[in-house]
Amino acid sequence: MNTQPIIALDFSSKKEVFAFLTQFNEPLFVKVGMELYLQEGPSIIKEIKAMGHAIFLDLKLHDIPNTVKSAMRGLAKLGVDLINVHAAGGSRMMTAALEGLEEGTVAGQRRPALIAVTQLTSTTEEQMQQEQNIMTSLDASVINYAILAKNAGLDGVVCSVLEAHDIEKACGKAFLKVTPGIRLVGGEAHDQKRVATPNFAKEQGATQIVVGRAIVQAENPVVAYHTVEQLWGGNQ
Ligand SMILES: O=C(O)c1cc(=O)[nH]c(=O)n1[C@@H]1O[C@H](COP(=O)(O)O)[C@@H](O)[C@H]1O
Repeated sequence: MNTQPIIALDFSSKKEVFAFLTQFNEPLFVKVGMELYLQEGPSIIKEIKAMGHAIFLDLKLHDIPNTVKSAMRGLAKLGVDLINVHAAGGSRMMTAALEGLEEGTVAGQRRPALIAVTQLTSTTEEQMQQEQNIMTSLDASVINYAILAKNAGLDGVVCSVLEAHDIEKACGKAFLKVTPGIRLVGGEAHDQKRVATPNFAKEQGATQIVVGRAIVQAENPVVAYHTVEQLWGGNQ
């Protein structure tokens, strides 16, 4: 799997996306999330792919197994590199997602890697306990979801940098640990709660980092991207 920093294209229109991407002269790894996908639909994926960029399609599917399987069968045809579900949907849902992707992947193409969101990086332990009524530590909940995802045959999880090391111990080095909530030193956390720097992500064994506002809203996004890239340095 590509280890370039994944840039979150959290924009609401194609126009903004292309204005952003044309600043770069190199192939990137970008994330299309629900804001952009729900506005622009599948054509945005085709257009970004045609520009030569790798794509993480972040739709965080979470529904009954049959619905997720059918949705994944259709999404597989887009030929993205990475896609996700919520681990809270359960192991049967995760297995169904994998089956849908396998069925829908076009012959000769590689199946998108499938990862499961554990606890969102905007969640605190207190909030998890009070609102989700999960009475373990946040770390234990994340590890539980990671093991569930691994046993369902998934390729990895989305987690914060703070849990990456324990997931590596429980699920191995090859299991993907895709970590959002990345900030440069002194950067504003915004709505994120479990944040870390790119260099700390590397130290903790994250396999990919997802960076949105620290690059997209920087005065010079290209400079910010290269700063992040240098601090991160990849992990494989
Ligand atoms: O699945 C994700 O990508 C995701 C999971 C998670 O737990 N936390 C999280 O922030 N994300 C996504 O990662 C990006 C982080 O954006 P910034 O906080 O601006 O860097 C957003 O597009 C989120 O949707």
